[in-house]
Amino acid sequence: MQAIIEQLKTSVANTSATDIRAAFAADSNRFEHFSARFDDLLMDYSKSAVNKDIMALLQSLCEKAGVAEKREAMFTGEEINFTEGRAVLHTALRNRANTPVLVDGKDVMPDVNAVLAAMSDFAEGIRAGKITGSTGQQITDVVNIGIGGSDLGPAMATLALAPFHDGPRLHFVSNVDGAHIADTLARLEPETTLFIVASKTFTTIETMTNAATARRFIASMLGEDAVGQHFAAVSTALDKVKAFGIASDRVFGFWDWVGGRYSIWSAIGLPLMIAVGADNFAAFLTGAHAMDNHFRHAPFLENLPMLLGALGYYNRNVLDYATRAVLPYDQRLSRFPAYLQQLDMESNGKGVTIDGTPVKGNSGPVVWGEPGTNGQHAFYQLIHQGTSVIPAEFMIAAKGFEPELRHQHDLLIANCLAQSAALMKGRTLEEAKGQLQKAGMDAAKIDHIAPHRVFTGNRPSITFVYEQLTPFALGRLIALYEHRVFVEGVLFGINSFDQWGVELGKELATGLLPVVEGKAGTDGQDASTAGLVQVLSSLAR
Ligand SMILES: O=P(O)(O)OC[C@H]1O[C@H](O)[C@H](O)[C@@H](O)[C@@H]1O
Repeated sequence: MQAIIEQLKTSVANTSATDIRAAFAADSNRFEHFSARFDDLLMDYSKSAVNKDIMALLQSLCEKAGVAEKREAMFTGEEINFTEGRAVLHTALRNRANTPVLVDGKDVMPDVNAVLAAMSDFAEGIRAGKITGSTGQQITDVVNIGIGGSDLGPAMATLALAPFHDGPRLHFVSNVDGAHIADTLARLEPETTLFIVASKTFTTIETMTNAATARRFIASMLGEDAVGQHFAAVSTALDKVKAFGIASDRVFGFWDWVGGRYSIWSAIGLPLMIAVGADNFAAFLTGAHAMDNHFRHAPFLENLPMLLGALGYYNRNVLDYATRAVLPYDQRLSRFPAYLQQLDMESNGKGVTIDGTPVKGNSGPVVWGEPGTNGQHAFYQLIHQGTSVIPAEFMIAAKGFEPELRHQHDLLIANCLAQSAALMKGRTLEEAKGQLQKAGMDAAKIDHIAPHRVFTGNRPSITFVYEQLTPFALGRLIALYEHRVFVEGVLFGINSFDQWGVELGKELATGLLPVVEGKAGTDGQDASTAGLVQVLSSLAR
């Protein structure tokens, strides 16, 4: 692999690959040569710093790294998350073909289908008003209490699918900051509210604390006996759910082979299903399944997750770009960057390879972003003219759900396309001077001002286009990014499916609580932590 990486670096150094503008000038068919399509989903990577040789090297790199073999190992239930001794089978949750998927010799599909059926019954019961609160009133508001993978997926997807949302209102409480649940409860009537406690482990302190607060809310307003009818739970730890006191017919399980950040397809998707209905949820799964098949079978140059992963790796480890911006021109995808931050950074933010040695070069980049056009009026300045190159990933639907506002959608499209064109083309000093001359500025002032109006250009981007953000399209898009993270993880040589990096802070927080509460002294704490505790406690008095 190292030899191919060196070849890639030499290729970048000795060719004009990073002169994307020149590449467009030299090849009028560059769009055809460097774009790929899966049904209505188009990926245009012609504005990336690649040429045919580099794409061929990236293909060789994926072959050498064994991406295809490792992909099959994932799909067929091998224990690829070896540090936790687990298979990685979120793809089984959306296996609409229902072909057997074996874990330790047992087909998981009957269990997957049984939970889906139970979720559908419950979700449709709530939606139809057949399953009510303790006073017999219809549930109008559902509060999902969860954090990380037990929050970001359903929260992001519910917002994304707003045009399909015809069930009860949804609320998401995640933060242990009491402000989050207090502000949410202030708007709710206990009689018509259902809480879903969502936690893979059912031990996460934020979720357990918020769940206890919600329980007190119901018990104090409606009485202890009412609690059962206002709670449901989603977890892999069914014994712990039982101890919390939620009746078994309101508990929806999943399995340890589903990573938290890959769990939107499992019972963690229950709030989404309540919002949009079982049929739309099924379409969401079907979209992801379509992408799974595409990823599994399409050849490299037609394979969107392969291309996206290979380009992500190339940007990070060959061109050394430290971050990437995800810029959906789709207001309903406004939480997609946050969702991808967990998916990508918790998966590929690792420093050690599978064999325990330090990662050579870099692992995953910082992922960040906001929807367009908002970002244009905030941070795009730095993407256009800052000293760091930030590869951007744009996404835009051909049509919105507001035909009467077609003009606004056209403006959205024009802005999206203009941004990637501006990043690629830039503006030379000569062009800047020419513009100022035309505007009638005198020569001395032009020399002074023009450099500030120069854009280097050659800033890479990828643009995704899809017909419309339907449940199917959303499922497909999320699965695309999941598999991209997988491809990059294989190229980095890491285990993308554990998350030991979140442990240390949790351990220290547990140890610090008695110190913060004044039940233990600050002895043994570092000077900064001890000083901060003292200031906070004196300010709180
Ligand atoms: O679903 P839970 O077990 O409550 O976990 C919630 C989240 O917390 C952890 O700290 C992990 O880093 C995340 O991957 C997980 O999604």
